[in-house]
Amino acid sequence: MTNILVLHTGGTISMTANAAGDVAPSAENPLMGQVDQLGADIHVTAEEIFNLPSPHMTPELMLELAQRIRRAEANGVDGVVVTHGTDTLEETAYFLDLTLDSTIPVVVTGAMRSSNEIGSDGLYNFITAIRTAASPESRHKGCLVVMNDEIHTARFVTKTHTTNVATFRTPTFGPIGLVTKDGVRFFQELINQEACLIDNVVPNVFLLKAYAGMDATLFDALPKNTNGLVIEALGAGNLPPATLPGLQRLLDRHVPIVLVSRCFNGVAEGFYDYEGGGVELEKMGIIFCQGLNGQKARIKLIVGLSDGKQGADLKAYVNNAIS
Ligand SMILES: NC(=O)C[C@H](N)C(=O)O
Repeated sequence: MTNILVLHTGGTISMTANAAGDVAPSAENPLMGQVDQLGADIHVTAEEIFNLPSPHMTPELMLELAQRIRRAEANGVDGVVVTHGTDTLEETAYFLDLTLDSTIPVVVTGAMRSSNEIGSDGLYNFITAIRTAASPESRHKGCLVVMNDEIHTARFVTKTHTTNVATFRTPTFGPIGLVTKDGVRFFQELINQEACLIDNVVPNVFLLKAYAGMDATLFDALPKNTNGLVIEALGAGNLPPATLPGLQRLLDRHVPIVLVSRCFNGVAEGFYDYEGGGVELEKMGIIFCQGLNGQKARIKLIVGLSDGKQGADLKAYVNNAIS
């Protein structure tokens, strides 16, 4: 018997639409008890840890979820499925990926259509996520995201479409597996990373996106208690020259600044040697983070800071998406 713990956190997967088509949280989660299509060898226990639209999710709640999963693993469950709203699903999944040292499968899923809409994908994704969590093949793979028959790493998956059920994609690298009619199949190996078993989350870590003509206004407006900043920079990792004085003022205050690209594909690297180019930004002490998008780099910076990392340690931790 394989014991799977389901932790419902809310999102469209647990919502219903009214006659006007407006979607809102339901009093009772429509997925509770919906496990008839699984074989007798999978036993599911479900718990509603939160019932929130995912824009209401916070790093503090992500930590609560991680701690619940740690307790469940210590108590002997064989796998965990988290149902979650899709808007911030990638952030929670990546937070779990960074803060759990689980050997059991931890699978996050959600839905783009609510439970009573035509073509609802909630029950289907839920069942495939349970099948993935129950598969021995899914062990030692960190946190996985299962949507629309695809298995993605929490590390690189992102929501790419506002409404389409095929919204979750992994730019640059692709999904690592598929859920087929016959089973759960992996086609790529995952590189393991360090787990930070944090018990607090550092607040006031911000994310800003660069644009043509950007100056120092937003950087100077950051509050005194800023603990970290992630910038989605231009192209390979460059910023407009007028941002530089504001960035330098933050660095002088010892605020760690992490840079990713606002491009959907590729990695940020400092090789343009002009004013505001990546070469200068790296020399200033800005940390380049390769392969993560802005929202995930922010989660990584929060976890690194919450783990007490500073200076060269923090740089090494954030620099490489696979470390
Ligand atoms: N599809 C969804 O789950 C979107 C919803 N707004 C949420 O993230 O809670």
